Amino acid sequence: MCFDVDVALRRGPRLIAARFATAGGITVLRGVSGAGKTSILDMIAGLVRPDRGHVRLAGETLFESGSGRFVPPERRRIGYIFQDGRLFPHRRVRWNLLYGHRLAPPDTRWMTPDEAIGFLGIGDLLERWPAQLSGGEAQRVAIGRALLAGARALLMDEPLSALDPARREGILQVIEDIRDRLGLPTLYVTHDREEATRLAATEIVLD
Ligand SMILES: Nc1ncnc2c1ncn2[C@@H]1O[C@H](COP(=O)(O)OP(=O)(O)OP(=O)(O)O)[C@@H](O)[C@H]1O
Repeated sequence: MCFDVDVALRRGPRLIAARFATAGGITVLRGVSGAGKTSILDMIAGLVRPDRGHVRLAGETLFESGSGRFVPPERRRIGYIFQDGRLFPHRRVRWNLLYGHRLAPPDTRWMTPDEAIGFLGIGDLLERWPAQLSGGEAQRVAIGRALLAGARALLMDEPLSALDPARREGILQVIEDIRDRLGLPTLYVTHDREEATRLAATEIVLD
C-alpha cells in the first residue's frame, strides 16, 4: 500500500472527504470542478490540515487526528507539481533545480543532479531564468526539483493544463518514464479521461 488516505475537511459550506488506498504506480483523482481534488492533495502534502482522519505513506503516518501527529510538509518527502511550474522567478534554472537537493538530508537523496538533468533533458536550460522557459520546460524543471529533493512520492495537480498539445505529449512521456523507470507512487489530478486512461491503472472519482 502506498498512499493510505482518509481525510475530511469543512471548507465554507462544503464538506470535502475522501478515503482510499493506492497500490503504486499512478492513481488518477477525477471529479467536477470544486469537488475538492486540490484540497485533498494539499492535505496529503501537509499544506492544509484535515479536520479528521489520517494520511499515511508506505506505512508511515504523516497525519493522524486521534494522536495529533502532524509531519510538516518539508519532512514528508512528497513532491508537489502544480499546473504552472512555480519556480523561483529571481533565480536561474540551476538554482531552482538544486533548491530541494541542498536542503534534503543526504541519506534521502536518491538521484544526482546529473541523473535528473539527463533524465529530463534539461541540460541546455540551466543558465536560463524561469521567465525564459516555455511552460513545458518549466514543468520539467519543477519535476526535476521534486525528484532531487528526495521525493518518495509525487502529487500532480493538472500538470498539463497550461501546455499546448505538442508540449503536453513531451511531459506525458516524462510522467510515463517516472512511472515505468523510477516507480514513484503518484496521485494525479486531471479532468481529461484520455490522459487518465493512458497514465493510470486506478481512478478515483470524487462526487
Ligand atoms: N482556501 C479556501 N478557503 C475556503 N474554501 C476553499 C479554499 N480553497 C478551496 N475552497 C473551496 O473548497 C472547495 C474545493 O476546492 P478545490 O480547489 O479543492 O476543488 P477542485 O476539485 O480541485 O476544483 P478544480 O477542479 O476547479 O481545481 C471549493 O468549493 C472551493 O471553493
